[in-house]
Amino acid sequence: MAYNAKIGPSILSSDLSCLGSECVRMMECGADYLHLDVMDGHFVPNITFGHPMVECLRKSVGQDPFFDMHMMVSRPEQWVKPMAAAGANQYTFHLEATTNPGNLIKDIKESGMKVGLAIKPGTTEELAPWANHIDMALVMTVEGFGGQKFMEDMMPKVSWLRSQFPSLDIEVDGGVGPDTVHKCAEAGANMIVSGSAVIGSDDPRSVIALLRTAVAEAIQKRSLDR
Ligand SMILES: O=C(CO)[C@H](O)[C@H](O)COP(=O)(O)O
Ligand SMILES: [Fe+2]
Repeated sequence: MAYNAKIGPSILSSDLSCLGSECVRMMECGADYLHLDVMDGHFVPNITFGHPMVECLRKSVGQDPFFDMHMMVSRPEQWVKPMAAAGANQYTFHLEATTNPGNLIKDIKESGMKVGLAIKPGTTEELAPWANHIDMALVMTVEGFGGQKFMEDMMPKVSWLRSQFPSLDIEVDGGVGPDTVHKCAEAGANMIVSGSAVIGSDDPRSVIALLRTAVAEAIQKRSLDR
């Protein structure tokens, strides 16, 4: 069991006029990484930001914070090099957005980034053939934008992936917070994205600690059950 509990606030839920200081605040509150949502208004209905913003954020926060780029974009191939140059650490693309995941995985690795592979709620076992070639699988627990209700019916997908790929980093994203994290942790997710529940809280440090404890306890229980 090679994976750890990691908590990544989705900074889309923060005051976007202060993104740099919000990123620093999240890291100071104990975040393990930062989850940056890129939406192009085509693959999903909303528009957020692209690599110029990531480049500015990297300059503002320094080299340390790990940027997990959640690329909710059509044609993810076109942003690999710009995102790597801007300072992204992991490029998480959607399986639904490409016809050639193998080539894209290769390009991301050659650009020096880690590879994340995301699936929308309607996609299931299509991820499996790629699981041994990626660093992380992202199981979406909402459809398309922030602040929505957690889809508990995605948990069998997480459990199945965990049973098949015991060492893989598995991330969940969408509607995850103190009320829903236990279900994700028990299913086998170890990387927790949380936007509104962390950033909207008066005490983000405590929420991050609670999320991490829930996941760490589930990991420990799974290792004892083996
Ligand atoms: O990818 C996303 C939406 O598609 C966001 O990362 C996600 O929604 C996080 O926000 P919240 O925890 O508030 O749901
Ligand atoms: Fe996301």
